Amino acid sequence: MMIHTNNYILNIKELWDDVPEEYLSHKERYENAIKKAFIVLKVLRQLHTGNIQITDHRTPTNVYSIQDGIFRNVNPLLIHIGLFWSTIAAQASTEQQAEWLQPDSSMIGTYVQTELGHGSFIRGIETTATYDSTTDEFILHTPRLSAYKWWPGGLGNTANACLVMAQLYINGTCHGLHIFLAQIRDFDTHKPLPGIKVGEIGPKMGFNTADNGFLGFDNHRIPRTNMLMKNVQVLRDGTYVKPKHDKLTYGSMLLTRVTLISDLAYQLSKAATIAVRYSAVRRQSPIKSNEPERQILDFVSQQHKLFITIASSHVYRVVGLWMWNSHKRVTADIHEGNMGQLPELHALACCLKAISSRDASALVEQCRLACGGHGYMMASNLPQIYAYTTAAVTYEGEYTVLLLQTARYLVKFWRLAAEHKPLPQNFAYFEDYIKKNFEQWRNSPEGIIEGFKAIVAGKTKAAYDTLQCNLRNGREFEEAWNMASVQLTNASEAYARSLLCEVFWKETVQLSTKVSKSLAIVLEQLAELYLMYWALEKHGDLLLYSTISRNDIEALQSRYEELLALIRPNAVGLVDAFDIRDEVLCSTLGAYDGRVYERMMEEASKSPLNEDVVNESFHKYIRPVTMKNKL
Ligand SMILES: CC(C)(COP(=O)(O)OP(=O)(O)OC[C@H]1O[C@@H](n2cnc3c(N)ncnc32)[C@H](O)[C@@H]1OP(=O)(O)O)[C@@H](O)C(=O)NCCC(=O)NCCSC(=O)/C=C/CC(=O)O
Ligand SMILES: Cc1cc2nc3c(=O)[nH]c(=O)nc-3n(C[C@H](O)[C@H](O)[C@H](O)COP(=O)(O)OP(=O)(O)OC[C@H]3O[C@@H](n4cnc5c(N)ncnc54)[C@H](O)[C@@H]3O)c2cc1C
Repeated sequence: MMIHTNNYILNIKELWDDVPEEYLSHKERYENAIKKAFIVLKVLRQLHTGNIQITDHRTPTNVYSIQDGIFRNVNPLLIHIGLFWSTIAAQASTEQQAEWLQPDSSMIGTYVQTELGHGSFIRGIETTATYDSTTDEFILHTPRLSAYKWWPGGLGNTANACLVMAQLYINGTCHGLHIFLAQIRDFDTHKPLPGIKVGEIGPKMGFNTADNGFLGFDNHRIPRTNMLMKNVQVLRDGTYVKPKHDKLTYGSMLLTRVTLISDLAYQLSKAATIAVRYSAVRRQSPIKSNEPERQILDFVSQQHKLFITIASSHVYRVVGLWMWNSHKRVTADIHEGNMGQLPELHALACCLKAISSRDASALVEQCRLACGGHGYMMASNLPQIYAYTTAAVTYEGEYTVLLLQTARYLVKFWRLAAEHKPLPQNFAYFEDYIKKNFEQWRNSPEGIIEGFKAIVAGKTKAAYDTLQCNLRNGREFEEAWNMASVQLTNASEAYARSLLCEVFWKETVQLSTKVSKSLAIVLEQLAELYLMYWALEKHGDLLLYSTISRNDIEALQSRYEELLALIRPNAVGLVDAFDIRDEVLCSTLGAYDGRVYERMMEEASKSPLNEDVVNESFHKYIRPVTMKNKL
C-alpha cells in the first residue's frame, strides 16, 4: 500500500481525541495513550517491513514528530522505541541482535537503570547479576529497598522485557555495571513472572502517559547469553573478557544525550511558533496614545523575549546535527577499535545536553509568560511543552552532574597548558590566555566568539587555581574538587556557550553561501542576534576576562536592538517556516489561522464543568449554606 504519512495518520480516527486529555484520570490517560501507541507502533512496523510505503519521501521519523500531536504528552513506548531497541542494536552481539531485533518480536521493552537510591552516581547501583556456572545463568537480585529500580518509562504497566543495568559478580568478584536482557512479564497473560515485583510510580509533573515504573528482582534467573555481549563477554566457564573501554556500557546515555539536543530544538520551535503567532494576533494598548492598539509583537521587550527563542531553536538544530555527525564518526572509529575520540565526544555531549535542556526549558517558560494569562491555559499547550522540556534537565544525566563531567575534560587541558605541554588545536587558546596573548576586542560575531573563549580560559583557570589551592591546603583530590565545583560548573557552562556560538556562526556562514541572498541575510541576522544576546547576558564575564570596554558593550546593545527591528517583519514567516502542523502544535494560541479567541471559546465548551447548566454540587453543598436562613 502507498501512503502519505501525515495524511494516513491524520485519518486514523482513534488517534485523535474528542475530549482533551487533561479531563481524563491518570488511569484513563494511560489507557488512551497505550491504545494510540500500539496503532502508531503498527504503522511503524508496516513501514519497517515495507508492507506500506510512503509517498512523501520522508523517513519514519516523520511519524515521531506527528506523535507529539497524537499524544499531547509522551508516547508510553518512547523508551521501547528510543532506548531499548537502540541499546540492543549498539551493545548486543551479532547473534543476539539477530535473535532479539525481529520486527514482529513479542518483546515490549524498556531501559532500567536508575534505582530508588541512585540515579546520577551509577557506580552506586545495587542490583546484582551473579553468574551461576552450574546452570549457565545469571541471578538478578534486588538486595534492599534502595536497590529497587525506579523511573524507567513504560515499566509500570506496558513492558514485558527490559534491559537492566546491574553489578556483575563472577566467583565473588565484582566486575562493575553491565546490561542484561530480562523478561519480566508473561508474553501471553502479561502477569509479572515469578520473582518479579513491578508497578507504576504515580503521577508526575509531566510525562503522565509514560507509566514510569518500579521493579525488584527476587533471585530471578536469566540465561548467561542474556548479557549484552558485543563489547564484553562472560564465557561458559565464567571467564570475564574485558571491554576495550570500561565506559562503553554507558553508550546508550551518550547517544540519547546527543539526540536530545535536536529534540529540544523541536520543542523550542513549537513554543516559538505558538508565542510569535499569538503575539501577532494579540493587540494590547497603543504605543502612542493617539494610535490604535498594537500587536504585542511590536513591543521591543516582547521581541527580546521571543526572537532569542527562534534563534535558539536554530542553534540547537544545527548543533544537534553537528553532534549527530560526530557521534556517527566516533562510533565508526570505535567499531575499528579506536577509542581516542570517545572522551571528547562524551565531554561535548555532557555540557551540550545540560545547557540545551536548561536553555530550552527557560525559553519555553519565557514563551508561556510572553502569552500573558492565556499562556497559563493548558489549551495553549505551553504548560505541557514546559513540563516535557524541563524533565530533560534531569533525565539522561542531571544538569550539574553532567557539567562536572565536562569540567574534568577542561581541567585536563588546563593542566597541560599550565605545564606548557602541547595542546590540541581546539584548546590552543588556553596557552594564549596564559601568555596573555589577548586579541583586541572586536564588536563582531568573530570577536564575540574569541571573547567567549577568553571566558572559558579565565573560568577554567580560576577553577583550576582553586582546586590547586585546596590541594595545597591538604585536601584530598575529591574533596578539593567538590569545594571548587561551583567554579567548575561555571567553566563548563561557558565552554558549552562558546561552542554553541562558534558552531552556529560558522555553520550559518557556510550555509549562507548555498541559499538565496535574501534568505542568507535573515539566517545571518538570527545567528548574529544569538551571539549579541549572549554577549550582553555575559557582559560581566566579558569585562572580567576579555578586553571589551563599556563603549563596546553600549555598541553591542545598539546593534542588538537594531537586529530586533530587522527581524520583526520576518518573525511570523520564520515560525511558519518551522512547518509545524496545527495537529502537532495543539494550541489555541498558535494555530496557523490565528482564530485565537474562537478556538479558546471552542475549547472551553469542552469542559465537563459546562455540561450541566447547574452543577449538582450546588444542590448538595452550596444551596444548603446560602439558603439556610432564608428557608
Ligand atoms: C556521572 C557519571 C558519568 C559518572 O560515572 P562513573 O562510572 O562514576 O564515572 P567515573 O567517575 O568512574 O569516571 C568518569 C570517567 O568516565 C568517563 N565517562 C563517563 N561516562 C562516559 C560515557 N558515557 N562515555 C565515555 N566516557 C565516559 C568520563 O569522561 C571520566 O573520564 P576521566 O578520564 O575524566 O576519568 C555517571 O554516573 C552518569 O552518567 N550518570 C548519569 C546517569 C544517567 O544519565 N542516567 C540516565 C538513565 S536513563 C534515563 O534517564 C531515561 C530517560 C527518558 C528518556 O530518555 O526519554
Ligand atoms: C521524566 C523522567 C524519566 C526518566 N526515565 C528514566 C528511564 O527511562 N530509565 C532510567 O533508568 N531512569 C530514568 N529516569 C531517571 C533519571 O535518569 C534520573 O532521575 C537522573 O539521572 C538524575 O538522578 P537522580 O534522580 O538520582 O538525582 P540526584 O543525583 O539524586 O540529584 C539530586 C541533586 O543532587 C545533585 N548531585 C548529585 N550528585 C552530585 C555530584 N556528584 N556532584 C554535585 N551534585 C550532585 C544534583 O545536581 C541534584 O541537584 C527518568 C527521570 C525522569 C524525571
